Amino acid sequence: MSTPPVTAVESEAMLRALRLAGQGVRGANPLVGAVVLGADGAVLGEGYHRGAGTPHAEPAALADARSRGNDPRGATVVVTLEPCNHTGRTGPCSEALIEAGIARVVYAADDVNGAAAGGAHRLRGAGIDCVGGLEAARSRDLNDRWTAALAGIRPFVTLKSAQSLDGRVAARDGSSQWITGPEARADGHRIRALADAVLVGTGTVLADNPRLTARTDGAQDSQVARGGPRLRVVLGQGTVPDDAAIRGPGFLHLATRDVHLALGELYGRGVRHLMVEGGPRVASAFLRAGVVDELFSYVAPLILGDGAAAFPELGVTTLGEAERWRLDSAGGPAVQQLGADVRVHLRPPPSSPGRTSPTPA
Ligand SMILES: NC(=O)C1=CN([C@@H]2O[C@H](COP(=O)(O)OP(=O)(O)OC[C@H]3O[C@@H](n4cnc5c(N)ncnc54)[C@H](OP(=O)(O)O)[C@@H]3O)[C@@H](O)[C@H]2O)C=CC1
Ligand SMILES: Nc1c(N[C@@H]2O[C@H](COP(=O)(O)O)[C@@H](O)[C@H]2O)[nH]c(=O)[nH]c1=O
Repeated sequence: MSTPPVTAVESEAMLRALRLAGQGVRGANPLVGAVVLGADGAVLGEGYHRGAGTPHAEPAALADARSRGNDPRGATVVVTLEPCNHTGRTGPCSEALIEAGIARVVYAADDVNGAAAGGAHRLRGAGIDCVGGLEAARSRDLNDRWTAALAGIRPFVTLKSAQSLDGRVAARDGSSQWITGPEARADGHRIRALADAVLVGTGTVLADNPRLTARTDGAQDSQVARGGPRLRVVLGQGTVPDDAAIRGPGFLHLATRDVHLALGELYGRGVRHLMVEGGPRVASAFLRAGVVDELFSYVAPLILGDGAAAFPELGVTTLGEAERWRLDSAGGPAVQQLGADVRVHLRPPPSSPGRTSPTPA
C-alpha cells in the first residue's frame, strides 16, 4: 500500500490523535481523536469523542482551538476517522470543518458506517484538500469491535461481572450481594449510565431482584448526565414476577434464550449500546455467540471456594482453545484499583471468531 502524501508534522499529529481517541469510552460510537495544526505546524487545538451524544472529535478540537484564542481558518485538521457527513445525535463534521474555513484534512480510516460516510467527498467538493489512509490500520484496530457490531447490525455489547478472587459470582447458596465494595459498584453504575439498555437473565431476577438503574448520585461525568439506560431488559423463557423491582417504565422481557434474536429486537428498538450484567449463564451465552465487545471484570479480594463460576459452559476443554483477551485502556487505565477491589477492562482478541456452539434449549 502506498504512503499517503503527508508531512512529518502531520504524521506525528496523527499519532497524537490516536492517543486522544483512546481516551474516549466505548459504546454506540467509534473512538475518534483530532488535532488542529496551524500553517507553521503548531498545535492550535485538540479533542476526542467522549461517547454517544457528545461532540465528535473534530468540533471538539475546533472548540478547543477557539477556546485557546486560535482561529482555525486555513488550518489542517488531522483526524483518526473520515469526518462524518450525516446528522445523528450531533451535526455533520464535514460542514463544521467547511464552516471553520479548514484548508486541509488528513484522516486515517474510511468511515464504514454507511449512514455517516461520504465526508471526504463532501470536503473535496467544498475545495478542501483531503487525504485519507494515514495510520488507517491503527484506527481500524482501535475500533475493530465497534465495526463488528455495525456489520452484525446489532448493539455494541459491554459485559460486566463482579467476581471473587477464584472467579465466583455467587456463593454456593446463590448469595452475591455484595462481592465488590461501594467504589466498584458505583463504577458499575457509571458504566450502566453509558448504555442504552442493561440486560440480565431470569435467574438473576429471581435470585437478586435487581433494579438495574444507574444510580450515579453526584457524578460530574458528562456521560452520566445523559440520564442512564432507557431499557432494563430480562432475557429468558421463564416468568418475571409481578412484583419484580425491575418492572416499571423501561422494563422489557424478551422471552427467548436466543442471543442473536434478542440483539436484533433491541437494535430494532434503537438500542446501540447494550450492557449485559449476567448472570453467569446469560453472560456465557453472549460469550459463546462471540458478541461481547468489551468486558469489565471487577475482582474482589474474597475467596469463595464454591458457587457459580463467572462464565460456565464455554466449551473450552484445553488451554489452547481459550481466547486470550487484551487489556483495554480506552476510557481509563485497563487495570484500576477501586476501594479494595480491582477493575480489569478487556477486549476480545483481534478478529475473535466467537464460539458457535448452539444456545442451550
Ligand atoms: N456477581 C455478579 O456479577 C452477578 C452474580 N449473579 C448471581 O448469579 C446467580 C444467577 O445465575 P444464573 O441463574 O446463571 O443467572 P442468569 O441471569 O444467567 O439466568 C439464567 C437463566 O436465564 C435464562 N436464559 C436466557 N437466555 C439464556 C441462554 N442463552 N442460555 C442459558 N440461559 C438463558 C434461562 O432461564 P429461562 O428458563 O427463563 O429461559 C436461565 O436459567 C445468582 O446467584 C446471582 O446472585 C448474577 C448477576 C451478576
Ligand atoms: N453482586 C454484585 C453485582 N451484581 C449485579 O448487580 C445487580 C443488582 O443491581 P441493583 O439492584 O441495581 O443494585 C445484580 O442483579 C447483578 O446483576 N454487581 C456488582 O458490581 N458487585 C457485586 O458484588
